[in-house]
Amino acid sequence: MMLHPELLRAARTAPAPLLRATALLALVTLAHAGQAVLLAVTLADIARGRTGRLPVLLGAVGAVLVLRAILVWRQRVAAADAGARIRSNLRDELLVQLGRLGPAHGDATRAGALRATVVDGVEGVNTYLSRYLPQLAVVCVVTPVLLVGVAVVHVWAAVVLLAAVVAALSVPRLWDRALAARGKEHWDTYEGLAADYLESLQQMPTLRATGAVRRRREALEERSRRLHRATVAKLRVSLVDTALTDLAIQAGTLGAVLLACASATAGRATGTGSYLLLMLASECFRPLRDLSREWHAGYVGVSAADGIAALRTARPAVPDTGTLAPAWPSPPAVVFSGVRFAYPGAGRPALDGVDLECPAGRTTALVGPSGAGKSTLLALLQRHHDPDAGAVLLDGLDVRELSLAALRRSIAVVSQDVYLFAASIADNLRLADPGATDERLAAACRDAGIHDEITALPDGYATVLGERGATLSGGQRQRLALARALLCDAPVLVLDEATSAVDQRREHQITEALRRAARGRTCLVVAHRLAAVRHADRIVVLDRGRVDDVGDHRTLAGAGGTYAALATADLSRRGER
Ligand SMILES: Nc1ncnc2c1ncn2[C@@H]1O[C@H](COP(=O)(O)OP(=O)(O)OP(=O)(O)O)[C@@H](O)[C@H]1O
Repeated sequence: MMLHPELLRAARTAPAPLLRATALLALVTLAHAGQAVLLAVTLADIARGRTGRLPVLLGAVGAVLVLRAILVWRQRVAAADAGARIRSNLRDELLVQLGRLGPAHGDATRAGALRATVVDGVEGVNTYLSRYLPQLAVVCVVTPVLLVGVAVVHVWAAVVLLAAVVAALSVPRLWDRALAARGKEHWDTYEGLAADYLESLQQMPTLRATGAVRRRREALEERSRRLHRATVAKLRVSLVDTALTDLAIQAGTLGAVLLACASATAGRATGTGSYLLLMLASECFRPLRDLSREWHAGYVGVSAADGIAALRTARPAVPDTGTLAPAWPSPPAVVFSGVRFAYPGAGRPALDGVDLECPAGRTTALVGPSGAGKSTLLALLQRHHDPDAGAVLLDGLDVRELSLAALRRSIAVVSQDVYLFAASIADNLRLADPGATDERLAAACRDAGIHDEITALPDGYATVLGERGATLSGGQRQRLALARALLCDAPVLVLDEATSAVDQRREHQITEALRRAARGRTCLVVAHRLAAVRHADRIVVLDRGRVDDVGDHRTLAGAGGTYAALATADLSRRGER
């Protein structure tokens, strides 16, 4: 009977449906008790050979049966309704929080584990709250009423039953700590396995290419066995719990039966009294038996509660304390001023005093060897992290002064890994602007150089893509992502390695598309291949977290520094292809 604070908090998001489900459950329990009383009276009459009231009594039993069936049906509907509300409230809250936490949280948490928390964990919370919690309330409220009913018939029997109820509720609590530890172990193992499976399924091509499918399968089997062991370990403890509850119930019932028999033999009780005692003793324990059953179903919710609480209360990498939401009548200049930043736990700073201006309405290209800090610079502009020192400014405004929503509206991004959903091309594009007309979609796709290829498809813009856009080529995916970014209509456009997955002909197409897209925007482009950034107004060479040089292609190539070395490497790579 654990009342986890996180679960009670979730309960408070749908109090009315939960109360309705609880009230109906109490009525169902009382209907059981009413039926027991009627049956006791009927049996006593039959035993005494009095048949006069029998039709009325049997009619009443039938009526209670029908009434209870209706109540059970309404109760199930109410509980399902309460569960659905709690589920959707909690999932909404967690999804909003995931959006708030931003990509930095995603880097540190495995997608499969998150999925397990948000899907299976929330499902467990639903069962706990919509079934276990109402049952617990009924035990606390209705069982005492039934005990009072028993006390009217036989005080000592009520005392014995009370002792049994208290024992059934409290003795298993001695195992709570062990159960909590096992439950946590079970949930952690489950999350780990869920994450392993998701990664294995998503990365099947990599596993095949590296010949690691069998090894991976064996590792997953071992993980499954570990989950099985954790499940059995948890069950062993929670079955002790059930056994103790059952023992207390059996002992209580037996005690009450013995007392009823003793009273009957001693002639102290009426026949009706004895029957009532026998029937009600059993009814006193019905809510407890049901509670024990619901406990097993709802326990996943308790196990997952810590993970849900941790996710819900996790602090975003950057606080959303800015309030400005500028309208940007013209594209803003982007300035990095004395920016220093080290990833948490990293020894060396990724950016070590970067001063850099990306002029308004122009394209600035960032180049540099792998690990130079190019992507980190873009991440700071988007506030995935805040710099440890220095500031990132948009037209002189520190990005921290803007609300995160306003900042996101100001910057459109085509990132290294383009993500397309298993939906139509039009739906994928409209992620950026749900109200965009077909004409706007076509205009953005023309600018991104993909319109003609889309219209050449049999279903055109209605073509449904495979998962992650699997039915498109790498270059098509990138140009579609570019079109999507253009639909955001943000004054700042950020492109990270937009040409990495394409051949030279496509690269030329994309370069052209970028030139078109960059018009009227402040554009920051990171590219490995220098061909893609040759045309840039300014090329910034980064090396080991610092600005090494700034200029245009001609001056930098002539200067013989890092850029010239990169250009030579680029040329020889092209020669190899
Ligand atoms: N999430 C992270 N956690 C810790 N260190 C990181 C993280 N991301 C990047 N780094 C480190 O920060 C430094 C800069 O990385 P960054 O990704 O910005 O380089 P880059 O210039 O974009 O490289 P590439 O061209 O290979 O993408 C590298 O030393 C890298 O190892």
